[in-house]
Amino acid sequence: MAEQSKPTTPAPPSAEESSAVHVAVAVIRNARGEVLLTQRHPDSHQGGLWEFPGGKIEADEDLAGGLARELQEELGIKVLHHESMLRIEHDYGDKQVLLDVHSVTAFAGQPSPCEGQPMRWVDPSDLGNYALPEANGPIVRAIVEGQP
Ligand SMILES: Nc1nc2c([nH]c(=O)n2[C@@H]2O[C@H](COP(=O)(O)OP(=O)(O)OP(=O)(O)O)[C@@H](O)[C@H]2O)c(=O)[nH]1
Ligand SMILES: [Mg+2]
Repeated sequence: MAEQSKPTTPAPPSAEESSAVHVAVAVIRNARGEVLLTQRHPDSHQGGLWEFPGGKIEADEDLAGGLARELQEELGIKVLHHESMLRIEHDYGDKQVLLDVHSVTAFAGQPSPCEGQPMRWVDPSDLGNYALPEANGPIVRAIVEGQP
């Protein structure tokens, strides 16, 4: 059977090419296997929700640089080793984000809430009791399924 010719549509721009905000997101675990959550400031985007620490990667930074700076600023720790877990593109309507999620497998210092943000170590089985941004579903699933 002859193949029907299909109209060609240009590929959508990748998140890097689009206006998505590139965000470094950290999954940090302690020796008990709990993960670190902080609460977003009420006045911020997705305010009041619990999140994984991190933030926007600046124009002059790469992922590793942005991740290290954000975790130093927010938690006072020095990242020693990190591994990519997953990337999530999400459109909130008012804002498009590309979450570059990394597992921080080694760090120096004790995480503390340097910006006065509420902070909790949470057992993976309790993550469902915290209100997280909509984009975070796949991160929670990866943690609960035990992805490193
Ligand atoms: N850090 C973090 N951001 C997240 C998560 N999930 C999620 O949708 N985001 C979104 O990603 C963006 C991160 O920006 P941010 O406000 O944390 O950036 P930042 O730390 O550089 O803040 P600042 O610009 O106020 O200094 C926000 O739009 C936020 O809603 C998450 O788990 N952690
Ligand atoms: Mg932040």
